[in-house]
Amino acid sequence: MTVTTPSAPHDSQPALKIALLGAGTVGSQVARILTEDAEMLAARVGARLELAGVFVRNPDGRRDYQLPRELYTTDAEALVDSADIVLELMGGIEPAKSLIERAIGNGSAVVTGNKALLAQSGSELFAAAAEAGTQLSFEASVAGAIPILRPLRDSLAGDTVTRVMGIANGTTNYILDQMDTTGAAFDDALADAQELGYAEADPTADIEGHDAAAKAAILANLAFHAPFRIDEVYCEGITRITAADNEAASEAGYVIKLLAIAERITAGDGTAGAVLRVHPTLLPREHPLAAVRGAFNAVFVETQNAGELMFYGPGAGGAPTASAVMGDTVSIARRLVRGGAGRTHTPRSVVPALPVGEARTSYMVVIRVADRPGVLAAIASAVAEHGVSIESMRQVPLAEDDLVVEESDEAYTDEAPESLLRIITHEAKEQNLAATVATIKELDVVTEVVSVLRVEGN
Ligand SMILES: NC(=O)C1=CN([C@@H]2O[C@H](COP(=O)(O)OP(=O)(O)OC[C@H]3O[C@@H](n4cnc5c(N)ncnc54)[C@H](O)[C@@H]3O)[C@@H](O)[C@H]2O)C=CC1
Ligand SMILES: N[C@@H](CC=O)C(=O)O
Ligand code: NA
Repeated sequence: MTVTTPSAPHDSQPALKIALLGAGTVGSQVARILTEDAEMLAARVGARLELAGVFVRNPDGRRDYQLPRELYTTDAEALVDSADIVLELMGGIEPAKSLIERAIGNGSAVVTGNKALLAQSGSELFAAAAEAGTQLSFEASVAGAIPILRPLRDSLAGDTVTRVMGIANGTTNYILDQMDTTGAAFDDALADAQELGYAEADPTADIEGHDAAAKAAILANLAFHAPFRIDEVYCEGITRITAADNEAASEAGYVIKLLAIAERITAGDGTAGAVLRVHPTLLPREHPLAAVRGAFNAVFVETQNAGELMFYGPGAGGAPTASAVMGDTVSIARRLVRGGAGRTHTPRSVVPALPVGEARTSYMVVIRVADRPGVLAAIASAVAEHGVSIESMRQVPLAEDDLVVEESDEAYTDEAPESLLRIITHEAKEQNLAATVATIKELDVVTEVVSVLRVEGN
């Protein structure tokens, strides 16, 4: 590290050189803060944070926050080599990974918001940073502005975290909230989320749950002090959620949220480990997570001694995420100025990732059935066969729109009436529920299993 003495005569403080890789939604806001809050930052750090350059594809492009033209460069390697602290805000795996490795190899500190990269190659990068005696900080990578990784790593270091459950993706929470409260169409709500800067460059990562899965792996990594990768996270996105699901949830007193859950469990064979899962989940309307609106995030943490903690705040967007990036940057810069060893996350435990079939939760199963005597008994026995027990079962008539229309265009007649059966189960093992659904599908009184949604917080 070089704390350089400034060449400009009016600058009396030493300076740390900052390389910014990427000037999109988040990078532009980081550039703004570094420029507009330069004095405040210098006072807090004890050195100026000098923007050495910004790596972009097109130096002449327009950006949310415009810097002098000479600061933009297409030579990422030279920029990285010139910096004390590298802020990687491009996203994606390459060239982000190689540039981070290069920075670490140079002994520079790195701040990133790149959860996709960390959930794939975090162990490798943390090990490289530890080896080089430098820091790799990533608070922005999970739940945007919310300080959640530092509390897990530091504040709760003397406790045992048993479960982390949260809304960790702003885009999907925004979409689900819009669908639930305004009846917005999925595509319109997604377009708004993109416009507002919440979505990933390819929003498939958001709506298919991959972004939340990456965050679940990172959260588990810090909570359980053990390495987890994205491919160990069971993942279902929100693309199959329909207006009918929202209606059924609402009628039953629930709201649908995409949750990321990491929990310690003991499997049927006695193996202690963790299950990591991301899926749309029904939450009772009065549950605190049900009240998390728009692109806000919230993370519940359950520990042996502290009990239950909840972290809440803006989970996406340029300025909120830039706040987390700047928090990491100032913290690193202070250390560079004042000395002392930098700490990089080094997971030391071994906590095996267990299959999702071992997870236990409740379920809401909506089934379309023939409306005739014996149906309820047939369903109840199929459920009991797999050791699942029913908390409530409600039969609702099919809405007009749902009536089957024959080719002759005549509405479904009274001779073969159907209804919807909405079952809420008690907590059951995921694999038993899957077997139950398979059996139910085979019953001749069942026309269709319309939806199966997990329920938390009952
Ligand atoms: N937008 C948000 O709310 C949040 C984003 N993040 C993460 O922060 C990072 C940046 O996100 P955004 O600013 O939203 O993305 P963005 O897509 O708005 O900005 C990324 C910028 O990097 C540039 N870039 C990407 N690859 C490049 C390459 N090979 N060469 C040159 N330039 C390249 C793009 O042209 C773009 O200007 C991502 O890792 C994202 O997952 C994390 C938390 C919240
Ligand atoms: N696309 C992400 C951005 C923040 O991590 C989200 O929607 O949460
Ligand atoms: Na955060």
